[in-house]
Amino acid sequence: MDIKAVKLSIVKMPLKLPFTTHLGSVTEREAIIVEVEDRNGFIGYGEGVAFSSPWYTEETVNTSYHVLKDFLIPLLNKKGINHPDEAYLLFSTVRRNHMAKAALETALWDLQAKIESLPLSKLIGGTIEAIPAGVVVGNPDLPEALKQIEGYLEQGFQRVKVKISPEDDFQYISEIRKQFPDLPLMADANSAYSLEDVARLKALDEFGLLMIEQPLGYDDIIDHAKLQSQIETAICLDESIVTFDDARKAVELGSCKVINIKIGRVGGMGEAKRIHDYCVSKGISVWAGGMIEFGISRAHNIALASLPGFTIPGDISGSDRYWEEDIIDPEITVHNGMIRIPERPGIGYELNKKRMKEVTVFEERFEF
Ligand SMILES: O=C(O)CCC(=O)c1ccccc1C(=O)O
Ligand SMILES: [Mg+2]
Repeated sequence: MDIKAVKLSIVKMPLKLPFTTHLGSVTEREAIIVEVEDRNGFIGYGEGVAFSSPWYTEETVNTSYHVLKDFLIPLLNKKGINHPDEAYLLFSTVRRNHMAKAALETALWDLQAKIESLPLSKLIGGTIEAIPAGVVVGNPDLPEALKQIEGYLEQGFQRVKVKISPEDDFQYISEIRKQFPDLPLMADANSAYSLEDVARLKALDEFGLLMIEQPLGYDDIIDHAKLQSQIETAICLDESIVTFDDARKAVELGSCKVINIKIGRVGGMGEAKRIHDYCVSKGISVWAGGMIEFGISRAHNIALASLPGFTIPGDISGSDRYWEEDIIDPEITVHNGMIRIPERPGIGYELNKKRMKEVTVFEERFEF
């Protein structure tokens, strides 16, 4: 790959509605947009999905920026690569910092797809043409959450995920179930429980949830295996799976029956694909997670979700789920509960220059 320059832009936008978990509320989103330009004028886009504060993972917008600027971009400049497949190994001299790595690596994948004039979904081996859209309700106020769910179902969403914690679980889920008895419903705990809560979690079995996501420690796979053997509901791991080996060990231990794959959390599209391939070979279901992201990351998620193992609707909604106006053109839209995989080269979405100007708070360009 003959790279000419990398540009980083920090963008900032308020959410339409606050998004709340037991760990706090997100009301405004900052992210890093990466543009990698080659000497033929092709530009690949990536998005750094770390949050402004380290509540979900240890990375933040500022640590990602530092790692990109001072380590990853200089590594890429100095050593170069022939294909984005080589980026994970190139970046392996930097420990973890997966969201920073994924921001740059995904831009390289988009660039490669544009060089080959292929949709990114096809370049990575995608076979699915349209993916079912799922949505997350992050609202602890039950009447409001019920109203939100009703609205999303009218829009055709095929699966709803709600956030739970020991303060808001049995009653909350029970009311939702009462109003929507057939709804494909799941709950995400973001590590709000411990093994002392086995009875509380077992009590949720009666609601027929599709799965319960990350009930225990964010870095645990041992206790999750103990929990899975005591509850009916399938456990899905999110936070605990940050590498291919984490996925392998969790599957070997029986810590989960499902894995939520997030490109940023696992350090890139290449690693996300490896985890997908492994899970398919082991009969473990996967789906694409979300990070309250802008359109660039959302577009990468859509390409990933075109792989054949993504059989469950993920946390992939349209641009208008969180944003008055997204930074991409066209915006991502949901029709009859489905999102079509674009047939245009690369991720299939352009940066909306006008919107980028409005929401960019800082930018810097690195010439190679
Ligand atoms: O709609 C979305 O992007 C997502 C959802 C979501 O649940 C989430 C959002 C931010 C950080 C972590 C999580 C999660 O899956 O745990
Ligand atoms: Mg989660």
